[in-house]
Amino acid sequence: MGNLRQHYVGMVCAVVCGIFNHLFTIAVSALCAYMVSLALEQHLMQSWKPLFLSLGVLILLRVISYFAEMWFAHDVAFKVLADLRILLLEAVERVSPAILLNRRSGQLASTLMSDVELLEWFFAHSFGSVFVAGSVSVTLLIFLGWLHPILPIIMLAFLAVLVIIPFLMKKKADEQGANVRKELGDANSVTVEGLQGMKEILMLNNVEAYQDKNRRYMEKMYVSQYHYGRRLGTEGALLQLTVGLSSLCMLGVTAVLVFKGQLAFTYYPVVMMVAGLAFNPVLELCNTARNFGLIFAAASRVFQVIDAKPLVEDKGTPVDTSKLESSVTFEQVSFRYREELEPAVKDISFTVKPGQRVALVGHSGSGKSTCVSLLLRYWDPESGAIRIGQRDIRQMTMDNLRELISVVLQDVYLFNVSIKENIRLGRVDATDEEVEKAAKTAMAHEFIVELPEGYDTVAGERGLSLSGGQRQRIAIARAILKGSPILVLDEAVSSLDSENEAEIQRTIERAYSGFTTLIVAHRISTIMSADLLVVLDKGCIAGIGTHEELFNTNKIYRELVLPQICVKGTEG
Ligand SMILES: Nc1ncnc2c1ncn2[C@@H]1O[C@H](COP(=O)(O)OP(=O)(O)OP(=O)(O)O)[C@@H](O)[C@H]1O
Repeated sequence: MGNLRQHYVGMVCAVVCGIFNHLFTIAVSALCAYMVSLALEQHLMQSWKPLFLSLGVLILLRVISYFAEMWFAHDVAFKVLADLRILLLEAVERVSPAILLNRRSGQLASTLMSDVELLEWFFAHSFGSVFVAGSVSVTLLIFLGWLHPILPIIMLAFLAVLVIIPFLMKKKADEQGANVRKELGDANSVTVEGLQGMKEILMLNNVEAYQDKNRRYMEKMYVSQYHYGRRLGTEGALLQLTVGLSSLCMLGVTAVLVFKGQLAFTYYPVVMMVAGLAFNPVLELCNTARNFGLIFAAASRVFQVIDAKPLVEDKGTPVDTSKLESSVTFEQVSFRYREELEPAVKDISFTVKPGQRVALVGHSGSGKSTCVSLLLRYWDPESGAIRIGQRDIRQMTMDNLRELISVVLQDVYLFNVSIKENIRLGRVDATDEEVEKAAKTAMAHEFIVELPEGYDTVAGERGLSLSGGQRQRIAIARAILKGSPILVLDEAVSSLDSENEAEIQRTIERAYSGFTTLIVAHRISTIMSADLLVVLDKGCIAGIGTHEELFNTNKIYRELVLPQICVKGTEG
């Protein structure tokens, strides 16, 4: 909340202007009513000049205070909104990628967008309403008391009923609000998933099933909103009934006071006007209270993300990475994703010497990607240690670690900026020449210059306008530009055809000869070109050696590569 404190002055200004706005609005109406009374009694002509002048001044002040209230309230609200978005993204960055793996992206998008949007409404229109309602009501009660002591007592009774109604319904409002936000988040998730996976849905001819699922979620969202709306309607009707009864009561009581000569007739319309308008700020407050369920649910989701504890702490001391030997050592590493789960890797020990190419191989689910995630510190091991050089990676900063390792993943994300800028993400201060050189080494230059605007061509959202192989070459160019001594390839060549694959393989070998490389490998060609293979089975090491050694001695390895060797043989 630290960032929000700096907006207190703006918030106070918005509240003060809001109080004046309401008071001037009521004063204008009350003065008009007073002047009508005077006219009815034929007394207006005697004092029309100061009265019209006062009315003019009050109207002007009302306009100014209205403008100031809107300006301050929205200024604060939009600044708070921007701050919250920044805080949210910082929080997501801090706890990523674990948070992204464990939460549905639609839920997260919903929190980042619509929950925050709802808080804007709270800060712009609702936050100050408690103070405004309180101050305006007290002022008007004093004014009515000055006219006759019975009037504020009646008003107070109805004001109390008005305030109590939303509080009586608060529990339900909270439950329904939380439910609406949850169902909205779920519905958003299904929509986002549908958009992201549309290709798969179409390919698998799964459109109907997906639409059924979508309909089910929309129906659930509708039902939660329907119940919410129904309660809102009931509450609104009760509030209006209270206001109506209060007007009737004030009308009758004031008439009696005038009839008995305890109040001048001139004040009759004034009292009615003030009594009617006095409810407005309180009604605004009640409206806010009616939506507290939604607001609190949205705020709680926003702060759940902002306050989320990172799974790994960046508490190491900075090191001079250029002085570290670029070896990677896993020392009896064990890890489980959650306490109740079996370990994903158990007692893993192996070393990638500087300049060596080591491939992790194993059946699906054997723990290869987990080893990479641990090296990148998405999570920390439960026991054991991972070292670069002699240094435990937990004893260096995340910045150090990211400086030391380049990663080329199977699914390459390209930002919606030019190809040049996409490559430059590897090193933001790289010159155009360096970008081009990296692209040439990654064998991306040829296809880039053939694009409509060459290096300035915009890659398109999620890089849809480029093929899988082209996207991977750009990722390799990024990694080359980054120049880290350690390269992690997570099945980086799997989406390429064999010709492309062989070419990229050679590129990587050339560009990264002398670099320490850890590869998560499935393909026989990748596996065979590695200096050392680490065979994983059910999270444990089943063998370490070269292809030849393992092929002759390791049953699991033979099972793994034999089908591919046979296919290659048939192709050959
Ligand atoms: N985020 C996660 N939460 C819980 N369990 C997970 C998570 N990610 C992986 N696992 C589990 O950990 C084990 C190892 O998974 P991992 O992804 O490391 O295997 P892999 O060898 O890389 O598989 P593949 O070749 O299919 O990618 C599997 O049992 C998997 O189900």
